[in-house]
Amino acid sequence: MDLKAAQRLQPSAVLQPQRIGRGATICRFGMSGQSQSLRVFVSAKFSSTVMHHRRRTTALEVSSSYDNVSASILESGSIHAPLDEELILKNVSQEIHPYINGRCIYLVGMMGSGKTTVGKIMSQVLGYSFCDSDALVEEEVGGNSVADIFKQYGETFFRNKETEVLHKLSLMHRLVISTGGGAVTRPINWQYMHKGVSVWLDVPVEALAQRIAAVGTNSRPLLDYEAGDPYTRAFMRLSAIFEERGEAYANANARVSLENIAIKLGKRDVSELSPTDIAIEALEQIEKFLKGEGGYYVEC
Ligand SMILES: Nc1ncnc2c1ncn2[C@@H]1O[C@H](COP(=O)(O)OP(=O)(O)O)[C@@H](O)[C@H]1O
Ligand SMILES: O=C(O)C1=C[C@@H](OP(=O)(O)O)[C@@H](O)[C@H](O)C1
Repeated sequence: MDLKAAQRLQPSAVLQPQRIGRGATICRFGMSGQSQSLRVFVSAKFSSTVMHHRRRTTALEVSSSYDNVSASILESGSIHAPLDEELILKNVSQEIHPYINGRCIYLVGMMGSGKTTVGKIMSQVLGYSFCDSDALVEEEVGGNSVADIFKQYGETFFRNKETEVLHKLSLMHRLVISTGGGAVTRPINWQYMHKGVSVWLDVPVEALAQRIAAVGTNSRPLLDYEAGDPYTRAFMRLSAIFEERGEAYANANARVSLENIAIKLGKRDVSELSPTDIAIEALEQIEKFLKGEGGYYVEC
């Protein structure tokens, strides 16, 4: 939104505020027949907010409660970039600290769903360490890559090692763990993962195939043996795998649907979402779960 458009905003132009977490609210603004989606970060004292839209911020005044947000621009002359997504991320992470209490976070999801990319952001903001279960399996097997382990020892050997690693991790605290895409297929692994909080990154198969086609299939043995162009190959194989595993991913305590985030943020499709957008949603879904609003938690 440009400066002129911002100046035209009136409090009455704020439509349907949709709370997306304690610290952030999405407001849809109607202007000249257009609907604009803004993320509004409300400060603790409710006295000022940061309005975020397309990597720009401006100060807003919130004149009413969360349930009836009405905003007016305080500093219409000074829209300053860049957007403080970091602020939103920090705020949301602070919210969950008293509830998560050092428990590990297990990210589950298909190959390429962003467990590593998003997990690193989450660990940083939570003050947790990041850990990749594939990398731990590789270490256990003397530094061989996952692709080599599959080739030399077979998938069952890899799965046994993966279970051992998850067992060890279940005894630890303050970790964000990127699990291998197939970790969800063994019930015993869920026993370990339920010691912490599990989050499913639910990404449409088309987006997964695009990401994987871009980086190649060499490091992902389950995708690396069919003919055809890289996108089609990845798409066909990922569709078949997702068909088998969809229900297993749904065992996670919280689900992060990229399609839902895109709708919420008014993006055209999931490819417009940044890893930070996804990390924010993941933390909000964890908070929701921990507060007992969704899923279940088994105290261990
Ligand atoms: N939100 C995103 N938008 C675009 N590309 C992404 C996003 N998240 C991850 N990627 C890319 O997709 C690929 C797979 O991501 P990664 O985090 O390694 O997934 P996983 O650990 O689930 O296999 C990487 O090349 C990464 O840069
Ligand atoms: O989906 C799977 O079965 C696998 C996913 C991979 O991890 P990423 O999801 O990190 O790529 C790795 O564990 C192995 O290649 C098997």
